[in-house]
Amino acid sequence: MQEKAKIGVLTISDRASRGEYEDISGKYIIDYLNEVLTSPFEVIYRIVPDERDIIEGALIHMSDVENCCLILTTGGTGPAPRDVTPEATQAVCEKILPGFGELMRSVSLAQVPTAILSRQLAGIRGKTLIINLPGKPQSIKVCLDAVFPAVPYCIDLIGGPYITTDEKKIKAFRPPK
Ligand SMILES: Nc1ncnc2c1ncn2[C@@H]1O[C@H](COP(=O)(O)OP(=O)(O)OP(=O)(O)O)[C@@H](O)[C@H]1O
Ligand SMILES: Nc1nc2c(c(=O)[nH]1)N[C@H]1C(S)=C(S)[C@@H](COP(=O)(O)O)O[C@H]1N2
Repeated sequence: MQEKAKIGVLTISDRASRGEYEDISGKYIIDYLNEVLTSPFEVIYRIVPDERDIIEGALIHMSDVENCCLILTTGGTGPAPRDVTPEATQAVCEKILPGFGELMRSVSLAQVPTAILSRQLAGIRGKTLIINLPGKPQSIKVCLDAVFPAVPYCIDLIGGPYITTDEKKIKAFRPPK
């Protein structure tokens, strides 16, 4: 039987964590995964405030304890004083993959000039690929559509489960052997 992938969805938002508004972004990411992935997976979902130590703790737990092969964060990537998601991500990762942030900012910039305000990044902790997405619900699809073709192969390279996608939605690219 195919190994079930564990995927972390981490919403980072002061107000959504206090219940002041509904976490649309985290729900959207889960819907996106259900639409696009054809291999079995399980979502580990958590919502935390914009506090660096809490974010780091959640990322470490999802990676080291839950063994997630992929963690998608949303929120806290901007320039405001409480936006610390990239710092927390950088602190827990052994390697940064700058291409992810570059591509996500570039596709977002075609939609909104303030896309350059997002400091979103991606990196590797152990056998986990961590990708930061902006907090705005409408930013998630454009960012995920851009980078997702490279995600399954990246997970192969770090020793994770073999992930497949619905090719009509996302055409995952694996270089020929
Ligand atoms: N999880 C979410 N669900 C719905 N909307 C969100 C979510 N996170 C962010 N947003 C929206 O995107 C905007 C920018 O996101 P950002 O992460 O900078 O949040 P923020 O303004 O710091 O607010 P907070 O951390 O208090 O939620 C927010 O002001 C909010 O309108
Ligand atoms: N695709 C897309 N990217 C986007 C945006 C957007 O509306 N769409 N908003 C930008 C804005 S206004 C900010 S401040 C940054 C950071 O957002 P965050 O703090 O919610 O993560 O993401 C940017 N990236």
